[in-house]
Amino acid sequence: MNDTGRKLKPVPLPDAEVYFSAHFFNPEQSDVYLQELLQQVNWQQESIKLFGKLQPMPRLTAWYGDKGYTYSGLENKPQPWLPVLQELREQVEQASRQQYNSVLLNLYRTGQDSMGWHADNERELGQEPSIASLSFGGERRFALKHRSRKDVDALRITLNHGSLLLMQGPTQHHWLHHIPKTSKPVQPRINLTFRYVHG
Ligand SMILES: O=C(O)CCC(=O)C(=O)O
Ligand SMILES: [Fe+2]
Repeated sequence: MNDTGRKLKPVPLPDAEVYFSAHFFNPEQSDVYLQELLQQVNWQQESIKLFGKLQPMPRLTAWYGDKGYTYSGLENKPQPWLPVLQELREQVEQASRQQYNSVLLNLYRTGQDSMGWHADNERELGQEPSIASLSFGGERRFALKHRSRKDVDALRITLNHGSLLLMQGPTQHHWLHHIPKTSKPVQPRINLTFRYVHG
């Protein structure tokens, strides 16, 4: 893959700093990463409290890194980095010129798996976190909506096999994002969000 194909391009959005590369990895490299991650990651079915009731999360998750971190009210104990995750981290660090000490992985098994509207604004991530998000497998829609400005349109991006999305600067202050369910038949999708957790 040549450098232009891998380049992160700015996504013009007010009150945000977002970059996207649709072909950060080529399809062949992406197929290999998808299989390795499906097989090697210690996928967990976690629960979340919704309206006072424990519910299974609508996706499988895993957390690797150097430090513990609270996510969706859950204390996550990180597992030590796998070689494949180290390799991905290095490439994402180079492209984004940022450093990450943890990665949260999500496995969306079917179109019925999803992630609700949220911002990645936990205190441990610091004031203006840089979040680098890699996608492998089935394509899913990702949407961003401004928290307060009704005059600003929501943004929808297809996160395809081998793509990299970078959110940083004030993005988490002003915008929410989610992965909606889809009734279309889709292949399983793996997402990795690299973060820097301050201890
Ligand atoms: O699956 C995605 O692309 C979104 C993941 C996400 O927003 C998160 O893990 O915080
Ligand atoms: Fe997120």
